[in-house]
This record gives sequence, C-alpha cells and structure tokens, in this order.
Amino acid sequence: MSSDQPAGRPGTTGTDEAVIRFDRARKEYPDGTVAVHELDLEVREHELLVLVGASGCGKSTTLRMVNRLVEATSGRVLVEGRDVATVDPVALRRRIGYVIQDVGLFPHRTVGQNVATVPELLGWDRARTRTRVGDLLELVGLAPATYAGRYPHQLSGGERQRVGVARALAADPPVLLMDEPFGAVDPSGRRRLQQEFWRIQRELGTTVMFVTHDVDEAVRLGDRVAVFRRGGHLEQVSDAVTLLARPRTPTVAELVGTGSTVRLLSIGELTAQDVGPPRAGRAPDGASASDGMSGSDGTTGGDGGPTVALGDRLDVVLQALAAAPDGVPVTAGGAVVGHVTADALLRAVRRTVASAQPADAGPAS
Ligand SMILES: Nc1ncnc2c1ncn2[C@@H]1O[C@H](COP(=O)(O)OP(=O)(O)OP(=O)(O)O)[C@@H](O)[C@H]1O
Repeated sequence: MSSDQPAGRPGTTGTDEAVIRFDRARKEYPDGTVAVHELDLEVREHELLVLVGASGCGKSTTLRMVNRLVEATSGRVLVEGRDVATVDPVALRRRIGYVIQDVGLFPHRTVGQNVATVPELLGWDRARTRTRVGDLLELVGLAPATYAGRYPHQLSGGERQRVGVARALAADPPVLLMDEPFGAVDPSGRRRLQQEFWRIQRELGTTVMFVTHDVDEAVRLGDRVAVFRRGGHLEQVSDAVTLLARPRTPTVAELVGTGSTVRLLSIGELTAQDVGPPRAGRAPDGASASDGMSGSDGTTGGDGGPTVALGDRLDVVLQALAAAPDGVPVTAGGAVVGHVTADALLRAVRRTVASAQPADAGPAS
C-alpha cells in the first residue's frame, strides 16, 4: 500500500506507556448534567486514540479535561504522569496542541504568524521560528512561498484546517488534542486531510486524542477507538477491526451496525496469502488507470483491465473485481506476482475478522 494510507490497524504503533491517563475522572456541570462518568482510559505513547459516539455523549468534555479547559469534578487526569490539576494551565497548554473544527486562526495575523504563535510565546529566536514555520507548512502541504504571507480569509476551509494543524504542532508538543478537526471540510477534502494527517502523525510520533462523530473517520485513523454512550459512559475501547467485528455492547453494535463489513473492507489489506498464482496472458503495461483514491500502484493489466497491488485495501480490491469478475492480477513493485478472485476476497475479509482480539478488554469501568 502507499505509505500515506490511513490504516487503523491493530498493534502497528504505540507502546504501552500511558501519556494521558484518566483515573475515575468525572465531570458534572453545575446544572447537574453528568458529561463524563468515572472514566478510566489511557492513551499510549505515539498512539492515535479516537473518541467516537453520538452527539452529547461527553467526547469534547473528555478531551477538554486534558488541557484543563474543563476541570474534572472528581478523579484525576494525568499527562506524562502528572495530575493536570497540579500543573499551571498556561504551561500545560504549551505542551499540548489543540485543534478544533473552526480552527480559531487569528484573522489579522498571516498564516506564518499564526503558525509561529507558540514558538514566539516560548521565546524562540526568529531564525529558529522562521525555519520551523517553513518546515511545518511544507509538512501540511502548503508551500511557504505561496501561503506564509496570506491571511486566513484568503484560504479555503481545508487550507485553514491545515494551518490549524501546523500551528498546533509548531512547538512539537508531545500531545495533540483534536476536536472534530475536519468536520467542516467537504467529504473528498476530508479524506485527503485524514490521509495526510495520518502520515504526519506517524512521521512525528505525536500522541493524539481525536474526537469525531464519524465512525468511518474513527476506524480509518485510530490505532484504537473509544466508543462513548450518552452520560459519558465508555462502552468499548479496542482496535478498529475488533470494534467492527466484535462490538461489545448494543450501543457499539448500533453505532458500527449497518455497513460494518464494508468498513472492514476499508481497513483490511490484501496479503500474499490471499493471492493465487499468476494466470497466463496478463501483464501490467504500466499505464496509470488509478482513480487517485486507491492505494493501488495505478498499473493496469496488459489488456487494459485493472490490477491491484499487495497491501491495497480490500475495498480497492472489491472495486477492481467488480470490473473484472474473473479475477484481477496482483502486482508487487510493478511485477505481477499473482491473481486474486472474489472468493479470495471473501477469505481476506474473514481473515480480517479473525484478527480481531478475542478477549476485548473493554472499558475498565
Ligand atoms: N457548560 C456546560 N454546562 C452544562 N452542560 C454542558 C456544558 N457543556 C456541555 N454540557 C453537556 O454535557 C454533555 C456532554 O457534552 P460534550 O460537548 O462533551 O459532548 P460531545 O460528545 O462532544 O457532543 P458533540 O458531538 O455534539 O460535540 C451534553 O449533554 C452537554 O449538553
């Protein structure tokens, strides 16, 4: 697969060390609303943990307890081993990047000045700040020569979100909190932002807590996904395959419900064990027929039919098989290494389901 493809695969990153830990953390607002109920949850180092659930189930409140925009009523929230209640909020927030849906860029500051905000607060010298701003704009796909001098109103919504991500990452924070960061972007732009953000997160190794109400976004991005139910109850926390294949409660089943197999297709990958020997008469001609959305290497068969590559997502394989029901050549590094059929695709789906963790730990409370 191409390296910029979100995976949400189990066990690919992350160590067992908790960077963020909720320890029976509870939030009750003054009017009596219990937004978060005695939450026990850990986010491991380098992990991208996604919180998902219906509106009002306490996702944002949970996230905002980490940087003390919301104070826990009882219990504790620890960041890098320290109870956040004992840390000065301003110092805390300089170590925790925060990206929200409407970004909150400063309208009268240029893109470059916006990204430089935290380095300036930290007293970095100008040369270091300028270099960092340029590097980050490159990282999020905005050429500094074009974009650094623009103002927020001169950007598209997707470009503004990219600046928001660059600004949050500017001082290389160990922790990044993201609250529906791509919510205002149209679906295709959103998919692209997800892919690029996934690549950046892998590259930088930042520990991320990400809130969304979009299950597809959650399973594409998350190393693990935490599902909440109204009242701030954690229903299940597991890798995406386990979540889809073995929902632990009715709320989770309902959330992932219709389309869970289709979602599994979008996270499972074609592996060598799914592939039969090459069939005679087909060879890739190297012409690009990719629709640009797939993880395929973009080659076509010698007769113009589709091919897929080892590592492609199973939904890409299904798409190719829909156009070539007798089977599709499989390539690796541009060479045909085998052939995949619809039966083999079904086996690959079953293999993906079988990889779900049998004893899902679920929430501790
Ligand atoms: N300041 C507040 N005072 C009282 N209740 C609040 C306050 N902020 C949030 N709530 C309530 O707490 C609950 C959880 O809200 P929260 O914003 O955490 O949910 P959410 O899952 O992020 O929702 P959404 O997906 O709609 O953003 C909701 O019932 C909400 O109405």
